[in-house]
Amino acid sequence: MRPDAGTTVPAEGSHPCVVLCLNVGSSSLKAAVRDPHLRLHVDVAGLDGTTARVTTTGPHGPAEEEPLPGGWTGALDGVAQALEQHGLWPAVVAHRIVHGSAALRGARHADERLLDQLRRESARDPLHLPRQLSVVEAARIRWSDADQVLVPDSGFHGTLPGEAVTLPVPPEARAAGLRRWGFHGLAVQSVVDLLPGLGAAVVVHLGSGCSVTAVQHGLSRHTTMSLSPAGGVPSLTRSGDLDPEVVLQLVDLHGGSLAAVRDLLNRRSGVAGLSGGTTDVRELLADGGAAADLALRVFVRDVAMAVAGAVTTLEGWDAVVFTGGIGVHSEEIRERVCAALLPLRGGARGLWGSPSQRLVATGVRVLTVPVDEEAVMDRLTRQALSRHARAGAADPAAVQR
Ligand SMILES: Nc1ncnc2c1ncn2[C@@H]1O[C@H](COP(=O)(O)OP(=O)(O)O)[C@@H](O)[C@H]1O
Ligand SMILES: CC(=O)OP(=O)(O)O
Ligand SMILES: [Mg+2]
Repeated sequence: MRPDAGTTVPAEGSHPCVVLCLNVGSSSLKAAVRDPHLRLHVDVAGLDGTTARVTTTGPHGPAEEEPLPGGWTGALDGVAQALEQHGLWPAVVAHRIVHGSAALRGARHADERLLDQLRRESARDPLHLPRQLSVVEAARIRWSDADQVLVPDSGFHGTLPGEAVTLPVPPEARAAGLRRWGFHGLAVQSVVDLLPGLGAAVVVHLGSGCSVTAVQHGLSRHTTMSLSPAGGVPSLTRSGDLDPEVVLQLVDLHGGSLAAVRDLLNRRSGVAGLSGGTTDVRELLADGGAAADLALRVFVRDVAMAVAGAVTTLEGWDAVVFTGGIGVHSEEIRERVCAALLPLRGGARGLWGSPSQRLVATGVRVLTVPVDEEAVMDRLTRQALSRHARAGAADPAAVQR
């Protein structure tokens, strides 16, 4: 029997029923159980072909880290094993869905109609959506009693003003749904949740996917990713924004094959396209060769330019917040981005200290925030389920923000 959603009730013998959040990124799987305090966090990194490692953190014990064989299948098996070891059984599985669509503006049940629509549109985001949908399928089989809830990564950008979502193309193209959705919304929401006094800030999310978001009063004002997560600033394997003619010429070069060009723009471009395939920023920083150096200079330049552009959408500039694996762990990349921003602050160049210290001296806080997207997923899922329960909804698919 399925337990009441949003509550912790006994089920499967002595196993408490909980919300399991699954955050499938382009290079990682993060899984967490909270109710609302942390019970278990499983972080599988390096699923993009580098060596996968799993770090498991329980409520009391220290994090345990070990290598993980078996790629994505092994990652989900690892999560299931960790749940069992901790005596947990999901009543609800919440899935992060990286997809922009009017059909998924807030957390909602994964009904067949919605899943079909996402399957039809999954080519739009080859690095996330096919895998996320296959994880939904695997979770439905593995935890067949559990509700499956989809949580969009774009939801936070629902407050973008009209001029930020509208693309300068003719009406028929806009009517066909071409617009900015924005992504990494769960990450930016996590920053807003963790730092209530943030003020006017630019959030620089540098993970496998990279984006820059302007936030004012806790709301999204601008974000660089657009219709898909391949847009905006370059990511590790995605091109980011390009002159439209570049895309058209690529289609021509590939004999009109959209699939080939989509693959090139999503899997072989960005930092990897310039570095000869390397995506690990640590390796590129240590490399010292011309290709690695150029890849880093293009990356830092585009990110810094996006931060400067994002500031123009704010009524001031109180903070710049670095998040994502690179943003949190690479001081060198943070300092290079901050160095490029110094001309925006009068007199900053004449000050003493590192670029970030000099920005701080001019009144811009420079922060590093390890985001907790799974905590945001957990909250949004519980809110959606309790709204649904309150409404006594006849239609379970009506769980929409
Ligand atoms: N110390 C570090 N220095 C530079 N890059 C790092 C460091 N640690 C992790 N990374 C990079 O962070 C990226 C993963 O970021 P993360 O936000 O966790 O993943 P995802 O984008 O899949 O959600 C990987 O490219 C990894 O190489
Ligand atoms: C939207 C996106 O690029 O997500 P991630 O960085 O987790 O791959
Ligand atoms: Mg991520």
